[in-house]
Amino acid sequence: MERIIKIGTRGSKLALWQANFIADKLKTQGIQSQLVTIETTGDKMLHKSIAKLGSKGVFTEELEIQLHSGAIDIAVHSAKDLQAQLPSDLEIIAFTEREKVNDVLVSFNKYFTFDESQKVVLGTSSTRRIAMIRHYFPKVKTVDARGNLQTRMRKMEEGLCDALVLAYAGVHRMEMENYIVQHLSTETFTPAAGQGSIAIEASTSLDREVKQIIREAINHYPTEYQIIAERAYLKHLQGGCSVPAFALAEVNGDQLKLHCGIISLNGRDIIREEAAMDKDEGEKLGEILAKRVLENGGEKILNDIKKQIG
Ligand SMILES: NCc1[nH]cc(CCC(=O)O)c1CC(=O)O
Repeated sequence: MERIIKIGTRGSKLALWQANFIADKLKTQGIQSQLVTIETTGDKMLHKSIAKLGSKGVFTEELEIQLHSGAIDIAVHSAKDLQAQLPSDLEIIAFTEREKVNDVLVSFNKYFTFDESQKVVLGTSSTRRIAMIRHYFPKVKTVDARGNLQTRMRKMEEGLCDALVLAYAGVHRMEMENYIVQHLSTETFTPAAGQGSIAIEASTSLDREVKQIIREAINHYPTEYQIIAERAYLKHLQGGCSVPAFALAEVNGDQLKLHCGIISLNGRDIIREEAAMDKDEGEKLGEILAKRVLENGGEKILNDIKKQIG
């Protein structure tokens, strides 16, 4: 292909790593590309907590404006940062193969052991992680650690907290695995929808052939099946990005199993649902489980959250 694909990305180290990863994948298929770095609202407001920023897509809005204008051909995002409901003229055209999806504890103290009877302070800014810590480790204190990975590590070094709770995927991409002191189980700390994969967003008007070539170079089908179900769940929950919802799907042969739920901000109430369907029925599976979660107490949790954040 002659055309040079313009890849829109945020400017953080992790975002650039992800964009370069995509550029490399395109290159191995003979596709030339060029990075276009774009600052997003989320980047400009690093001092505000995400929960208070509230708006969906604080990290994605500016990239989407550039997709609309045609200044970029594709936008690269962490799949979990992409709001569940995309504008109708934008779509996800590929998901990269997912890495380990779990959360980890990262610390400068090699001997850090996580024992809930200890006085431990964990840094995180995700409402899901804070709520899960309150639920599973009620004695553990949490502190807000906003910013990119490097900023969070620096805050920890300055004494903000004993350990950080982070997605394995980001830690791995930033080559900070040395600092991982514990992997958290996905059965308790079930990850956010899309965690561990990189999503490619494009305008629905992007040339079909170009879209197909990009898709062939990048898309990992089992990951796509999983994340379609996870994101369908999120969409039908209508929660927005600051809601402590979680979803993790698994593909076994032709079967797609989705485990998902929601937890109250104080960690007291947690609702989990699980079901399986044919692997290409992820949309339906996510929708059915969202209904079930809402009926079984999720609706009340969501309303309480809206009151608290609103
Ligand atoms: N919310 C920020 C964010 N978005 C994606 C990742 C990590 C990479 C991934 O999950 O794919 C992170 C950092 C984190 O949650 O620790």
